[in-house]
Amino acid sequence: MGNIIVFGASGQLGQCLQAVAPEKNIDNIYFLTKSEANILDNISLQATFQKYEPVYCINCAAYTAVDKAEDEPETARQLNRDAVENLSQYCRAFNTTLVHVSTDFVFSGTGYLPLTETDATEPINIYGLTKLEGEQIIPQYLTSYYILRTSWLYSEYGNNFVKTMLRFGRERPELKVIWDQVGTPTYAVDLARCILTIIKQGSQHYGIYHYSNEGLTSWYDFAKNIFELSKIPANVIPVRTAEYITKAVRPAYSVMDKAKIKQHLNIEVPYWRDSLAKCLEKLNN
Ligand SMILES: NC(=O)C1=CN([C@@H]2O[C@H](COP(=O)(O)OP(=O)(O)OC[C@H]3O[C@@H](n4cnc5c(N)ncnc54)[C@H](OP(=O)(O)O)[C@@H]3O)[C@@H](O)[C@H]2O)C=CC1
Ligand SMILES: Cc1cn([C@H]2C[C@H](O)[C@@H](COP(=O)(O)OP(=O)(O)O[C@H]3O[C@@H](C)C(=O)[C@@H](O)[C@H]3O)O2)c(=O)[nH]c1=O
Repeated sequence: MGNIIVFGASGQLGQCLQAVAPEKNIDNIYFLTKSEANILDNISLQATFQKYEPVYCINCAAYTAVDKAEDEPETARQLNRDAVENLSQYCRAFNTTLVHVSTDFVFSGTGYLPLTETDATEPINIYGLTKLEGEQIIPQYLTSYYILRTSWLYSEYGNNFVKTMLRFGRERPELKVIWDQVGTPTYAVDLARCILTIIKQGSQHYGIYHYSNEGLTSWYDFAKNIFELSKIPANVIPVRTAEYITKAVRPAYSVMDKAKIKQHLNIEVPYWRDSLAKCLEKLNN
């Protein structure tokens, strides 16, 4: 297989890919941090594509600060939409398949049934809107692309809800966590394995796919499980969304249906609590 390049390599998913690449026996994969390859900078992108002539490009770079995006929509848009357009142009010029990562936040969250890839999108915050714009630009340049929508990513790397809860649970006498937002956590290591499996099998079933862990939960139940599995006696109080004020609105229901990725790409999906236990074992050791 030819070269694979990864943008945003120092982020959470980028580090997970780096951790799982050896187990998939992939060695021609190149991990590029922002200082090595800036996806906002055409000169940097051109030099990168010329150097590696990649067969696959995995984009882990994104603007992911959901609340902050409300205050700086143009900065979020530059990374989540404009840079994705740049990348798509280079992928087309170099005949590279793009693997791009998107989010459950492209949906409004007003439904109550698992969301499929063809369900109508309707973002309710700036982050979700700019990620949707990024999704929509890709097919204008490419036919060979995978857009993987995922949700509630966590891992032993970077910043995420699991690490925040472990910190709060040790520092605070009690913590309030929203129970009326439902979704599915995703262990970013599982997503990294999924991405490399898709690439290794060389399938050409391109398009949009949903990938999260299996099952569903609320943020409150997620927090309770984090503490139970970690044996931390935290006092977690369930609160409604209206009682926990955040700058950005978040979807109330964003459970995604994984039937398509299981059927078309033969991806196995671990249950969320099993994966959480694996991650916590690493974090708590
Ligand atoms: N985190 C989550 O809960 C979820 C994430 N997603 C999506 O998954 C993907 C990966 O997310 P995650 O790993 O958590 O994100 P992170 O925020 O951990 O990582 C994003 C990375 O992008 C890098 N980056 C920023 N600007 C540039 C640039 N101009 N050029 C190159 N790299 C840049 C950052 O580098 P630096 O740190 O140096 O600025 C950082 O390493 C994203 O597309 C995200 O939208 C989807 C659902 C849930
Ligand atoms: C820290 C904390 C959060 N919450 C709530 C707020 C929010 O509704 C939910 C998660 O909060 P966080 O800020 O950790 O996570 P958030 O940034 O909302 O997570 C999202 O990130 C983007 C990038 C995505 O793409 C989404 O899939 C999703 O993972 O939990 C509490 O109720 N209590 C708390 O103490």
